[in-house]
Amino acid sequence: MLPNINFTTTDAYKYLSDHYIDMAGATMKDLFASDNERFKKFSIKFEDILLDYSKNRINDETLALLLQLAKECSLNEAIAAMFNGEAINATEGRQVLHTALRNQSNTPVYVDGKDVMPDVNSVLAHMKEFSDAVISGSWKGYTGKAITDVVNIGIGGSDLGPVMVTEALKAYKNHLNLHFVSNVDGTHIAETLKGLNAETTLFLIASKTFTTQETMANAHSAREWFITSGGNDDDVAKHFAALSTNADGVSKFGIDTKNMFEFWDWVGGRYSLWSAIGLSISLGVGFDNFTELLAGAHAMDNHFKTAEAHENLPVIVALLGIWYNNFFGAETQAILPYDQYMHRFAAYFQQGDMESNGKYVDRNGEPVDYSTGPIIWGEPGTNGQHAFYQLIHQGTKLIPCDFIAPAQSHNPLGEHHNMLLSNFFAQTEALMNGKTEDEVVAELKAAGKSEEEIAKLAQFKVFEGNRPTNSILVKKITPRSLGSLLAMYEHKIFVQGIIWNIYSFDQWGVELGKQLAGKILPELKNNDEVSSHDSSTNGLINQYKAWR
Ligand SMILES: O=P(O)(O)OC[C@H]1O[C@@](O)(CO)[C@@H](O)[C@@H]1O
Repeated sequence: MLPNINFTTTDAYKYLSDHYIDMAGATMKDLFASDNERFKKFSIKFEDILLDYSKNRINDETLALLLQLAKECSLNEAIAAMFNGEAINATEGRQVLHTALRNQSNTPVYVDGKDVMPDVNSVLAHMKEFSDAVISGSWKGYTGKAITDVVNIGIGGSDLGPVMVTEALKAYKNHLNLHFVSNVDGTHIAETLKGLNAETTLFLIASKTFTTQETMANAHSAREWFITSGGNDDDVAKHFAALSTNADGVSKFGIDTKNMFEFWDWVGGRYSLWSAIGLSISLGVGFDNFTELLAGAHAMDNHFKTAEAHENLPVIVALLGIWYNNFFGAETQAILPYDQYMHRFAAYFQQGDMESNGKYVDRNGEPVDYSTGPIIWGEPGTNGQHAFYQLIHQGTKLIPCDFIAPAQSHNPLGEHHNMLLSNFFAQTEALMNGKTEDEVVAELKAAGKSEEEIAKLAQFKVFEGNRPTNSILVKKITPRSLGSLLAMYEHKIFVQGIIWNIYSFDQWGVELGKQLAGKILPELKNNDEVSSHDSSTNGLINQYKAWR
């Protein structure tokens, strides 16, 4: 079982609380000035990924205490429990084994006494066979034509991962046109189907449970479109595949279970891109590149399992997040990829992180009295610089930022990449050093400003600095390096959940909204006035009925 320790009762926590008072007054500028080895000391290289965490409000003592915190929270035992297939998703009585999906070492992984690797490999073989057939054109539609368009219908973990990875790996894309439909808003599927040809379109119905309202609604609409566009029931098998754990649900929908790519309850939805849910990735970039993605994650898994905590990327990134979240009161974490292909990277971890650690009850079922999961947000650089960096630089909130950039671009065009990377380097430097009043005044004088103008303007142009960032420099965003990066963040989430003593792998918080929507939907099917809710909900529903 998982350890059950309230981290605020540990010695490390007490020492960190005292240490915070020291560090709150320290500046990174001074810390750098007093230690020429700072970059070397506070950076870690893993394959073609460099994590530079030296621009953080830490010193040797901080790091030692954070590592002590992890130790006192029995992190290593928790890591072993996950990889050994213990049912650490306790409220659902399930194991957490997305790592088995990429376990290319093929060491046995036991669930209820059975090694699951043969099943994992069998699904991967099916994914390869299917991907090769569709990509090569040997898979034909009902009029004998090859598939040109693939529509993945899913939401949450059955959408965000495939979207993010296929976008991040667009440089590896083949001729297939990928489309993703997730929202139950009719616009999403209507806009997607415009211009598609039923003869050459393949639908992937991606749903772990095969009961999700949005996905089922979109799947039925897709099927209706297929039939009204010329297909018939006998042709569905050539144009619909299912990615699910629910064979009954798939069969009831009318998809041949021969076209079903299964995965299992020990794979959480937000951790499922490595499973059959990744079929759209395999179709879009080819199975070999999908295999490389798995390989990168597997390498990070082995690193996470074996590296000493002080050299362990997920552990370090997790502990730094705890430092700001629980000692500096930071409520959010920004993820800022300086790579346009990675424009959905932060969005992916909004579910990954916030659905895992957005919990207020600890593993004893008691409300916590400390902050847990951060709000994850972010946009690619340099666009964010023209949107929200004002607040990051000069706002009243402390926002720890992860800056990510590739040293090599897939599109080396003139000076573009040097310009992009100059901003990547400059932003973390600016956030750390800031700009003093003396520097501002000197600049304004050099610009010929009068004493009066300087007096009026200077304060607005001062930058406090001392704003923490991690810099993650990747040699190139490849399937392998992306896989490692994703796994690093997955394990960061795991580590933080262990320290916060919460269950990171259930998601009861998504149920109430669905329940209430299920009650309201029947009320919307007529024009009768409703009065069964509070006055706001009644008022809104009745106005909707009046206007629609
Ligand atoms: O894959 P499925 O079962 O359709 O679930 C989709 C998404 O819905 C949830 O909100 C759970 O209900 C996410 O956790 C999940 O990824």
